[in-house]
Amino acid sequence: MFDNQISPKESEESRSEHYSSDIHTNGKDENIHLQADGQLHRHVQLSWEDVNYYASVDGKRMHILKGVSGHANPGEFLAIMGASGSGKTSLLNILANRARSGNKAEMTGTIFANGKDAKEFNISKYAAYVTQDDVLLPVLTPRDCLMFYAKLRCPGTDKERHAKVEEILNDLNIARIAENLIGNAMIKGISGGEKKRVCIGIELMSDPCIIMLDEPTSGLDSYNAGVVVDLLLKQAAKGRTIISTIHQPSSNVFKKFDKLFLLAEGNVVYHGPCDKSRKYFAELGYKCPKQVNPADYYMRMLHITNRHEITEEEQGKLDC
Ligand SMILES: Nc1ncnc2c1ncn2[C@@H]1O[C@H](COP(=O)(O)OP(=O)(O)OP(=O)(O)O)[C@@H](O)[C@H]1O
Repeated sequence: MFDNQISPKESEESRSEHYSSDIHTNGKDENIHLQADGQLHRHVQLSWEDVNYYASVDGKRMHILKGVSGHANPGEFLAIMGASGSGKTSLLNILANRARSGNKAEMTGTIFANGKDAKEFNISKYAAYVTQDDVLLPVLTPRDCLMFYAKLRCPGTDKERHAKVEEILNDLNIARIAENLIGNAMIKGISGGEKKRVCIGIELMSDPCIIMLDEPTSGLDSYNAGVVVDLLLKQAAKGRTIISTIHQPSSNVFKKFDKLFLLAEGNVVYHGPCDKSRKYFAELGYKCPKQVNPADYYMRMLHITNRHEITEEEQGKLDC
């Protein structure tokens, strides 16, 4: 087991520290409230308290998320990282209200949006969820596809919907390929990164306050992963809250994230500014060398420390 997990108390303290400093430094405190009619303000802070998630596998009850707490602020990109099976997607699904308690799975804990218990309203009215698998019709063009969703999701006239589609195509830098076929394994079409941008565009159609994404960069090369993350940061700059699970980001992509939520076997081991994570782990004795990608280093560190005390030989492997 990882010895240096943040204890619930420490975690609580560091969260409240970050919470107040985030609000202070962003100058967004005026946005953290409900409107007079009880609806959420456009800027939504999502927080989660003591979330546990259990599932039955082959008749055995697995404790997948072990009392995790955290928050994601408007205007910021929160990256949820951790080894495969650490509970990233489970947490994202719970935040998006997509994980239901039932015979085989059970969730406890509370999700708040601007301090209001999310059980009291429909979070999906405010949040968009971009799944890992692209679900696009291969025979459509990006423009047709977005127009199709505009008709489903956007109120107003056709002229207004067309304008919205063009705005999103430009925002996501896909206007130049808007008339190409999306394609699939059989039909030559746009690239994987462009498909991912179309999927994000579909979700932007409903003008969400929060965008949640499950591994939006998986299958993309590091350049295209960076392009997708830059576009999401542009959405954060508009006041949206971006929460994304990320697998193996390059060091260039890693340094773009505002906040990091690092999971190990369902426990939170770091929650705070991405650029302070190196210092945090160095103080615990895990000094990531300058030339090493911190994301790779943290994954190796979690794998090794989860098994046993670190040996000298393993320390050498960790540093390269
Ligand atoms: N409803 C469920 N029923 C059974 N097992 C589940 C359920 N939900 C999650 N799990 C298990 O919980 C663990 C965590 O799953 P989760 O998908 O959250 O991990 P992850 O960190 O997103 O992994 P990956 O990076 O591989 O996608 C896995 O072992 C998974 O098989």
